[in-house]
Amino acid sequence: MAQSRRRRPASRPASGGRRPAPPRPAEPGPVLELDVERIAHGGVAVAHHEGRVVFVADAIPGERVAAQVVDAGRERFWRAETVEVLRASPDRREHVWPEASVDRAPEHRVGGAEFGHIAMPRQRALKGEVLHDALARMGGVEVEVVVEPVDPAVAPGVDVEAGTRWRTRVRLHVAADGTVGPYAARSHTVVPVTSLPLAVAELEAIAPLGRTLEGAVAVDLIAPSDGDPQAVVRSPDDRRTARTAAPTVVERVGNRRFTVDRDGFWQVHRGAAATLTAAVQDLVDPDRFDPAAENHDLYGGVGLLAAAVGDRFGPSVRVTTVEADARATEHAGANLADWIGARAVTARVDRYLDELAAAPDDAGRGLRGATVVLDPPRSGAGRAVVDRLAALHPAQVVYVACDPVALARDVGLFRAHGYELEAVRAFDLFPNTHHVEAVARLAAIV
Ligand SMILES: C[S@@+](CC[C@H](N)C(=O)[O-])C[C@H]1O[C@@H](n2cnc3c(N)ncnc32)[C@H](O)[C@@H]1O
Repeated sequence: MAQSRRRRPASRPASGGRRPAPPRPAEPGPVLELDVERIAHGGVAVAHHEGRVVFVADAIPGERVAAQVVDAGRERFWRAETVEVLRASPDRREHVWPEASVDRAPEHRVGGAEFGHIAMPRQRALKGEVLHDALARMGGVEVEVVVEPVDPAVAPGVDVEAGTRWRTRVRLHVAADGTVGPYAARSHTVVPVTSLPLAVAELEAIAPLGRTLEGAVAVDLIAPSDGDPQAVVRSPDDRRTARTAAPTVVERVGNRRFTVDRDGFWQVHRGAAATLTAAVQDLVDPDRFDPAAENHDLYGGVGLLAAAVGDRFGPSVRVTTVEADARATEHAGANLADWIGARAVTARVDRYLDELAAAPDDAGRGLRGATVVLDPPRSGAGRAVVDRLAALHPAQVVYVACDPVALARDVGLFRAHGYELEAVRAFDLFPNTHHVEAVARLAAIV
């Protein structure tokens, strides 16, 4: 059982990265004994102290912990970090990443594995609770969500039981003295590490751990499913090469191959692309699907989810991907060449929808009868996009979301436009972190 020592004020290693580290208190705050009640969005747990909410890191609901206050600057809540586990949850386990363990002083614990001390079934249960609470509070819907582990069959090399060896993209930072490592949790302090257990094995093998890289600011590690792993050292004046000359990699999903810029967006978990492909294919309601309608994949990247729709409904399906990054759109055009009805457009989604609303199409029906896949960045689609999209009356929207609160907010917005949340599934695409991916179907109620 991982127990910790009380935090001692310690000198901190030099800060690295491009932005200054968020401030830590000059003087250590008080250590409180807290009964941890429930999980909150963002991977922290909720406790109370003298009537005030305290958000506690590295604790599990049901535990009693000693936690040091690190932010007492707000009236309504404080922030604290567990420094000793006084009564451990039966779900507490040795951290999968020793350098993130509660045994270390908080300022030396690496970030990015904030659930690594929790048994996997409980991690997924906590993520399900966060989704449920967000959908109830902001979306106005009561729905139990079971967070599903990734099927090992689509994630070769991943240890699904332990939640390790899944990351195909990793950024390490380089401190001013050349030290290489991830940032400490809630800080921009570089922590040297001896292992990268969440990374796929081939990335850990090439990572410059223990080395000094003076003059660099970061190292990006990329492991495409088709081709060799790469380590790209970034220097401060590393302007992106002209985008037309950007290097590319190839990703395989089932029998399909997708070309993507090496530095462009691709789903990070080794099994994520296949998992989301299957989930989108499952959640599109075939009774509402019209292959001849103006179907769309908004925030389409290099065309992964448009291909999922095309593979489900056949090569003549009409589907348009819309993506802000011109290089990604270029790749989407080539990646979707098998579908005669596929089109790839470079545009911001909100502006694209404005243009669609302004330009009468042949049938004068906007997106009526269409299926729209929506896979926005973490901040979600937001009111600007949801209002515009709903005004075009698609028959169904399959929303892929990596932030439960942004999803819940947007579900609430869609519901105000007459759409109902009909189905939602969730997947553990970020094991040992608090992140979770959800795929939801919203349908126009008649
Ligand atoms: C979560 S990724 C999804 C990509 C793709 N669906 C996939 O699974 O590979 C979000 C994509 O939205 C793009 N994006 C971000 N903001 C955008 C905007 N306002 N309009 C269009 N695309 C945007 C990003 O470049 C990125 O490719």
